[in-house]
Amino acid sequence: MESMALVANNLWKVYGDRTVVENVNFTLNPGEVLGLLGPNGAGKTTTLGMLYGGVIPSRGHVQLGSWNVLTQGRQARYQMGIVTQEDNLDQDFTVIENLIYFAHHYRLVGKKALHRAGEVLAQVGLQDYAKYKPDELSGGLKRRLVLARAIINHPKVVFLDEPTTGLDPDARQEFWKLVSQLKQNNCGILLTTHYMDEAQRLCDRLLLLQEGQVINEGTPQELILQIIGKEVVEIEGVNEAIIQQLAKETNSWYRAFGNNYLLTLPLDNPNLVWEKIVATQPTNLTRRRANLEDVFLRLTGNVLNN
Ligand SMILES: Nc1ncnc2c1ncn2[C@@H]1O[C@H](COP(=O)(O)OP(=O)(O)OP(=O)(O)O)[C@@H](O)[C@H]1O
Repeated sequence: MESMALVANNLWKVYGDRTVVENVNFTLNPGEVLGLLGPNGAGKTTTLGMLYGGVIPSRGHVQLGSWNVLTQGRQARYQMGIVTQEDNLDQDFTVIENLIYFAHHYRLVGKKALHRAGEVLAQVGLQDYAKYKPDELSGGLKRRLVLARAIINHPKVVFLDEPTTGLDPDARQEFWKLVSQLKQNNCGILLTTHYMDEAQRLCDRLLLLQEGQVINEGTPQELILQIIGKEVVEIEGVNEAIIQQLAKETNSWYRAFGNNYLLTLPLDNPNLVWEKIVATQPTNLTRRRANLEDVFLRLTGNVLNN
């Protein structure tokens, strides 16, 4: 597959007097999976929309290979596959008809459209469902159909906006395999997700967005080591005031956990004093490897903290 980089250059989006995306810059290379992470409302979907041409930037531009996405949108979209949060499948058509109909957008008609529809169905493992209606498919199979539709034009870049939300663990893993196959075929993939395990597993690189700005970027492992360290201690306790005090003193974070409170403390913390941990009278103590969820919680402050 011919390779093509996607370049976001100084992207801004302003609605009225609200700036929802501010000066986003990056390059997505062929065969790379780039994750956009951030809390609700951080600007992930808006950024994705500007990248594929669904949202007009207030400032900046997006380049896909030699195409400017804003001014040469039609040519650029020929090289893209888009999986939005909504399925928007045609419920009156069967699975194969949905694909054939979509192939027409790329001037694939007749036998060529049928052939390509069969290929992508096999690629996503839906060949036995060709004559089903979308509503007869499970959530996981529907998502696979949406992906099949998105890759019917052999895209160089695929946009996946929260592609596995609502899927059970098996269906998510099946979807991840398909994403890995696209990556192996040198496709660049831009992914938004709220699942940190998904981001850690699939993404080569991450951009962390908060209030429209990129607050950090790197590989999952780089971000974990840089922001948290190798390991954390989790301290579960019933007394919120004591847990909160320790969180403040150690610049760590805690959240409600059932009827208890769970404080997460990086292990290489200079303020880590075991006597203070013992003083919290923990109901449970766990030492574990740091992960991306720790990074997310620490950076976004999306917790009951301070
Ligand atoms: N058409 C619009 N008009 C006005 N404000 C908008 C519009 N679209 C998005 N916004 C606002 O922009 C901000 C970013 O929204 P966006 O959907 O990009 O966030 P997100 O990170 O994708 O959130 P989520 O994780 O909930 O999907 C939000 O505050 C949202 O309300």
